[in-house]
Amino acid sequence: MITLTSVTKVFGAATNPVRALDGVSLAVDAGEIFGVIGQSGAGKSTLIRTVNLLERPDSGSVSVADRELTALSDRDLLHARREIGMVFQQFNLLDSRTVRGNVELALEVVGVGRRERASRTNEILELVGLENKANQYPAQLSGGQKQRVGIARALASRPRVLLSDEATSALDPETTHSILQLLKSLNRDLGLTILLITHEMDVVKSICDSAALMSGGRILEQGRLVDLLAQPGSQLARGLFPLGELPDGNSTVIDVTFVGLSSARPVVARLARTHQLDVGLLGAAMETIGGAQSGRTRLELPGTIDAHTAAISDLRAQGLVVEIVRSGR
Ligand SMILES: Nc1ncnc2c1ncn2[C@@H]1O[C@H](COP(=O)(O)OP(=O)(O)OP(=O)(O)O)[C@@H](O)[C@H]1O
Repeated sequence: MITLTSVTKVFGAATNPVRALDGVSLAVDAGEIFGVIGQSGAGKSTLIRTVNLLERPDSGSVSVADRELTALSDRDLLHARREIGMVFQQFNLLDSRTVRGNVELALEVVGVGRRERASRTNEILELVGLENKANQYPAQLSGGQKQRVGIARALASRPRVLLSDEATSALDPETTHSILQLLKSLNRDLGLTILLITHEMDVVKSICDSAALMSGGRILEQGRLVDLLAQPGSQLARGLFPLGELPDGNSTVIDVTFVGLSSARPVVARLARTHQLDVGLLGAAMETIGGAQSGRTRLELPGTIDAHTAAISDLRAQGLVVEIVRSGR
């Protein structure tokens, strides 16, 4: 649904250029929620703004819903942008307009008639749970309600894609949760494809199907969360399941990741029994990630890694992902 190919964007003077996007390629499937995560300055905002060409790339191409936006004339681009809604961290509402007025504005600018505007706005306000707030002004709303107006406005032109630029960063944890759940239900009920940027792993964990990790204008990793969890060495997978620091010592330490049904199996007990091992449990986490029940366990095994090749092969044969965090001495 969204494809970025080798997109580059450089800011600043030629003497001191900032490569905000450095050959970024990204593929977001129709109907999924895709999260781009990275630290401040990684290039996330620039990336999301190139998807609707608020920011025009210096090179590379951007396609949304099978149309290459980078090849369109300005007039055709205006039309194509109706397929793409966007929500912002600071809501960007007009204070002088009511909730209804803010949502209707998005329809006025694309020439939708008065009656159609009113009926569509009623429909959308109900969808975001604001039917009772239609005549209030932004100053009378909480942060979460303001973001619901922002989402309603973004949905007014019935887009197929929603871009979310840190939509929950200005909200408290409880409100964040309710807005994320709203995005999830819009994704499910309307088949809306959502591309969001965030600096919080919890946002990725709670609603995303896929994710990309950005740093220094580049994508370091991307994919479906269930696939990343099964990929040894994945930084995203480590972020989804932080297991803390390694203990001191000379023991062997392994991380065992379970994706899907295998998580229910008594892996540790079986390992201890079959291989007569004194297994130490250093950490464990269990989550539903990307729609699958997943877990990661950090185990400490006595002695060197060479003593455990049979046990590790056995775990891998069961479909578990084993990563050797430290080879004992
Ligand atoms: N209009 C601009 N002019 C000059 N430099 C810019 C501009 N926009 C972004 N940059 C620079 O590009 C780099 C990427 O910025 P960007 O805002 O995309 O990162 P980000 O990951 O969204 O960060 P944050 O989470 O802090 O918003 C940064 O070094 C930033 O200073």
